[in-house]
Amino acid sequence: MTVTFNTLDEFRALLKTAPHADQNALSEAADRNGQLTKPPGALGRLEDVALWYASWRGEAAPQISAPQVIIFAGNHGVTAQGVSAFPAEVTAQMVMNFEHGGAAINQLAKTFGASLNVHALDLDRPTADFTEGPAMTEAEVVAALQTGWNAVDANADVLVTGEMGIGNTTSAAAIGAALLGGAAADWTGRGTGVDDAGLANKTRVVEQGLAANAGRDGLEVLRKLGGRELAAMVGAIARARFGQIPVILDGFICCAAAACLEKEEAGALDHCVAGHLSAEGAHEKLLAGIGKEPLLSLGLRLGEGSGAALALGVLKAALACHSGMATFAEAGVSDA
Ligand SMILES: O=C(O)c1ccc[n+]([C@@H]2O[C@H](COP(=O)([O-])O)[C@@H](O)[C@H]2O)c1
Ligand SMILES: Cc1cc2nc[nH]c2cc1C
Repeated sequence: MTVTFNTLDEFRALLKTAPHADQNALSEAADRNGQLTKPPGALGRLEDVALWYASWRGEAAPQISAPQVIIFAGNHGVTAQGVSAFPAEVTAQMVMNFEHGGAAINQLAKTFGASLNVHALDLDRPTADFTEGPAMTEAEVVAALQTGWNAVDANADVLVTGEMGIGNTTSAAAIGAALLGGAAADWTGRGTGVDDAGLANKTRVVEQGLAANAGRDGLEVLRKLGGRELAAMVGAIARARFGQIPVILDGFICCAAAACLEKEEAGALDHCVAGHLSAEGAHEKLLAGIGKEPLLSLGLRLGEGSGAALALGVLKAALACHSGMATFAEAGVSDA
């Protein structure tokens, strides 16, 4: 679906026309689930995600054969405030690493049979430092939303949105506080590993960002406190919905971006599942804020779609069971 939007209002209007899950497919899938050779509920959350996936694909017994992972990369002006344990040039260096196959996500995508695309967004033009005013203009955030929208493969049957951006846990913390309330300190964590002094400085920077950028509207918060890679994830998540492509959300930054979408349009994340709980402390509050229960909790704090890619393995397993298992009648097994 090729769509061009030139303003945030055009994007908002588009969100209002998003399709919903297929209730017939859902009830057929639930019916099938009840006949599979296992005690009712014995596959736990695998059963829930299989039904959720079936409802979005519009099929009672779908398979996953074309997963897509997309990594969006962006640079942040707020890195000038010394908020990361790593220098900003690592963003571009890691993009090269993704392209050469050397990052964790390359191995994880390969492990679970996913294609991997990398989109670097204007890395030589960092967003403005949000302690001084909005990170992006409307034109900038709209361009990033459009990049994300266009990056989704219409033939994908599940999407993982990942990111790379030195400084972006500062953005995500500010977004969490702006959208969900609470003190900057409740939302600010160590990211790539800042020390105690670094954490205190980062918390002050989040406070300054909040003071310099009023407003709680989801897409305005994305524009003022986000970054291009966060906006691109929002665009991709929204686009996937129109193609009946379920989405697996990654960690703290991905969920901060997703929260902007949910706050803008309630229910806009209904086609998304939370892949994992990140070790970044405030991720739990962010997940609660968007009403999502993570599939995995492995202590990851890497980003780049890694936790969501691991959860792809769980989702594939759930659908393999749901769509491949025999029913009691087929297998000649006595029902309860
Ligand atoms: O996904 C997460 O929960 C996560 C938690 C901490 C750090 N990261 C990654 O680390 C980078 C941001 O960390 P920082 O310290 O530079 O703000 C960025 O590239 C993220 O992908 C990601
Ligand atoms: C090396 C490195 C790899 C990453 N991948 C995602 N965020 C990252 C941050 C750093 C610093």
